[in-house]
Amino acid sequence: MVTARAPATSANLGSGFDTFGVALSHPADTVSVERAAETTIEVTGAGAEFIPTDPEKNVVGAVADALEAPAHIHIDKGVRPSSGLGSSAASAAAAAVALNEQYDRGYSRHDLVSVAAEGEAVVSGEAHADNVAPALLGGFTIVRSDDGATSVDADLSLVACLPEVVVSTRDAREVVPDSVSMADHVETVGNAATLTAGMCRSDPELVGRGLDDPVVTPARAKLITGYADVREAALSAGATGVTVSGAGPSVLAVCASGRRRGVASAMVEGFADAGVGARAYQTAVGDGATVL
Ligand SMILES: Nc1ncnc2c1ncn2[C@@H]1O[C@H](COP(=O)(O)OP(=O)(O)O)[C@@H](O)[C@H]1O
Ligand SMILES: N[C@@H](CCOP(=O)(O)O)C(=O)O
Repeated sequence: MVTARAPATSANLGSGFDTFGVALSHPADTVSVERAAETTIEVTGAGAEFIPTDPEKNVVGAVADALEAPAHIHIDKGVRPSSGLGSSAASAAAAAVALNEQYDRGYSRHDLVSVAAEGEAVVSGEAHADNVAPALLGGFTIVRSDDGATSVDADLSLVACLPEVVVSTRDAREVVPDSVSMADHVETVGNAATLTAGMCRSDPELVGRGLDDPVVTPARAKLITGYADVREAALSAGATGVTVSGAGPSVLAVCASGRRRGVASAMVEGFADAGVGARAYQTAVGDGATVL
């Protein structure tokens, strides 16, 4: 049996829609695999009751197919599904790493990005890699459709606040505008470049500024009850920037080290004021998937 861990991830980071992602130090999924004649799946942990065990419908089934590696697969969920924290990607990345090891396939972590993205296609209808890339490679990642992923290590404190509401990635993609104005394009490029420079320097001020996004985030924020108040509360408590994590409903804040506790409390209180229960992860940019 081989067991692997893969972290939660936060995609988009505001200005990098479908392009940027970051691995979180926690929470994470743990996946154990054992060779078998055909693939079977068992799921335990956070939100397990909402996750299909049919290999045709679970992301790890597609990963086992892509690697031609049938197995009994046990997924222990640390990342709640439909959280905006790359729940399906965490399972796909951990399964890819565990099956690669179990079947001695010899693929690198970079090779496994497209394999794990096949799993994502089961959920969202397209093989997007902006969650599986950081889940496999760790750090801050940039994906482009035609040339894989680039990763940069960064040392940065984060708070991911998960409210007790569900926003499916599929639904949140429907509110994304079809086109952008030139003014919004110019602003977005400036923000994305600022964020990238901030990640290379592990600078929370630059990264916080680069999270701003005039296009996708305002449309998606409307799906998250309390978003505006939670954002204001996090900024008042010392966050350097706030945005929707992935497709939501989680909200991501960047802060200087030492400010996480206050920012986390402010965000949970902000959701409470809007009548929504929430929990906050005091986390950081973390490592990619590992065999345990
Ligand atoms: N192994 C898995 N882990 C989590 N969700 C899964 C898995 N396999 C299939 N799914 C389905 O994927 C959907 C959640 O994926 P997604 O919306 O991408 O979540 P997140 O926003 O956390 O990334 C749910 O409908 C869930 O049933
Ligand atoms: N780029 C995708 C990312 C979805 O992330 P998730 O964690 O919500 O699945 C999008 O924004 O649709």
